[in-house]
Parts: sequence; structure tokens; C-alpha cells
Amino acid sequence: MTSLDSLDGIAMAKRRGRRLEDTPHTQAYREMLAAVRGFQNAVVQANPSPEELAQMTASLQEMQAMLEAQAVPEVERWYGRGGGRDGKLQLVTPQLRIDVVEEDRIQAHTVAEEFYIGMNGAMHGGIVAAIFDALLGRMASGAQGRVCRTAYLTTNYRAITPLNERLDLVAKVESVERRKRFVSGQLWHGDTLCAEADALFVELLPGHQ
Ligand SMILES: CCCCCCCCCCCCCCCC(=O)SCCNC(=O)CCNC(=O)[C@H](O)C(C)(C)COP(=O)(O)OP(=O)(O)OC[C@H]1O[C@@H](n2cnc3c(N)ncnc32)[C@H](O)[C@@H]1OP(=O)(O)O
Repeated sequence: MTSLDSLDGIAMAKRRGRRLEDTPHTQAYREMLAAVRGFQNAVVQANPSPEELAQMTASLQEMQAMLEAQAVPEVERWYGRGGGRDGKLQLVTPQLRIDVVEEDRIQAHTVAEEFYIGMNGAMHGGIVAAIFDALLGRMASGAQGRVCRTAYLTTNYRAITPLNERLDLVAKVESVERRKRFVSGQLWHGDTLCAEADALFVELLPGHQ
């Protein structure tokens, strides 16, 4: 562990929350992550032949070794940064695009690819919750970039959330009490409310992880 691995949560978030500089090198990283997304979508849809599987496994192991040789401490990583209206460089959820940011309300949209499938064309419920965690966390963070953690997040699934279709999201601050921000969110497919969530985010204190 290096000294940079042991920053407190606020210091780490301030370092990791900075927008990633746009250089040919970081652009190449963005393109690689987009290729990984494409690969994930292809993986879940294909039943390759044994020969193809052996070939792909060998290639993947080679690429994994290349990446492992370039591993850096969390604070220096590009993964998870990005920010702005195009969302972060990450693979946990579909890419979230922020359309409107107000003091107590955010509007965003996304399209979830095949990788995020649960069953029978519906998005996996854990991914729906992860989308809310990211969006509501962004809402709690606000323009000031408060560093918060999720204390609880309750998701209600009202209708199937479809893949490969535009989904609209809205997040609101319901109330604020000291370090606590109670926020809510909705996920819509057209006129259909697919899911809604209530969450509490607590602002970290210096020294908190
Ligand atoms: C579209 C988007 C594009 C992206 C664009 C980038 C945006 C960039 C932002 C990203 C945002 C990501 C957001 C992800 C965030 C995680 O996913 S974090 C990971 C999941 N969460 C965790 O691991 C948290 C684990 N829990 C903890 O660390 C601690 O319990 C907490 C939550 C920090 C609270 O601990 P604490 O600071 O010691 O607080 P504590 O004194 O116990 O309690 C403070 C108050 O909260 C209350 N409280 C605490 N926990 C609870 C609870 N579970 N239930 C009810 N009340 C509670 C207490 O009762 C107390 O209330 P009051 O006495 O003030 O009335």
C-alpha cells in the first residue's frame, strides 16, 4: 500500500472527482472502455465454438497481463473519472447522460445495452438500483461536490425496465437535515414508470473512509 492509497474519503473523492483531462492518451482509454462495453454486450449474446472460445480465452489472458503490468493506485486511476454531462468512465451501469442540473433536481437519460439483462428482455434489478445509486448520489453531491455515502437505498420495481430503449431519469432532493440528504428518483420508459427509489446520503466528515 502506498501513502496515496490511505487518503480519507473526502480527499480521495476530491482527487477522483476531478474531470479527466482530454489528451490523446485519455481519449485512447475512453475508446478502450467503449470497446470493453461492446465486448461485454457480445459476450452475453454469443455461444462461440470450442475453437473460438480457446482462441478468445488466450487473447483475454494476454490482455489481462498487459493491464496488470500497468496497474496504478486508486487515486491515480482514470477509471471512475470523467464526469460532466456524459457521465463517468465506468462499466458498472449503462452510461448515464445528464440533461438538466438544478439545485434540487437532475434530469438524465440512458440506454441499457444487452449486458445489463436480467431475464426475458428486462434489465437486472441490481443494475436498476446501481443506476439510482449513481444518479441520487450525484444529486446529493450537488454543485458543491459534497462527498456523501449511501446510508440506504430502497428501490421499488413497478414495471419491467426494457433494454436498448431510451430511459428517462429524474432525481430530487426531498429534504436536508444536518449531514443527511433524503433524495428520491424515478426511472421512466416513455409514459411508463418502471422504478422509483428513496435514499439517504450522509455527508462524510474528515477522517471518514
Ligand atoms: C448521472 C450520474 C453521473 C455520475 C456523475 C458523478 C457524480 C459523483 C457522485 C457519485 C456519487 C456516488 C455515490 C455512491 C456512493 C456509494 O455507493 S457509497 C457505498 C455504499 N455505502 C456505504 O458503503 C456506506 C457505509 N456506511 C457508512 O460509511 C456510514 O454508516 C455512513 C453512511 C457514512 C454514516 O456514518 P456516519 O458519518 O458516522 O454517520 P452517523 O453519525 O452514524 O449518522 C449521521 C446521521 O445519519 C443517520 N443515519 C446513518 N445511517 C443511517 C441509515 N442507514 N438509516 C437511517 N439513518 C441513518 C444517523 O441516524 C444520524 O442521524 P442524526 O443523528 O444526524 O439525525
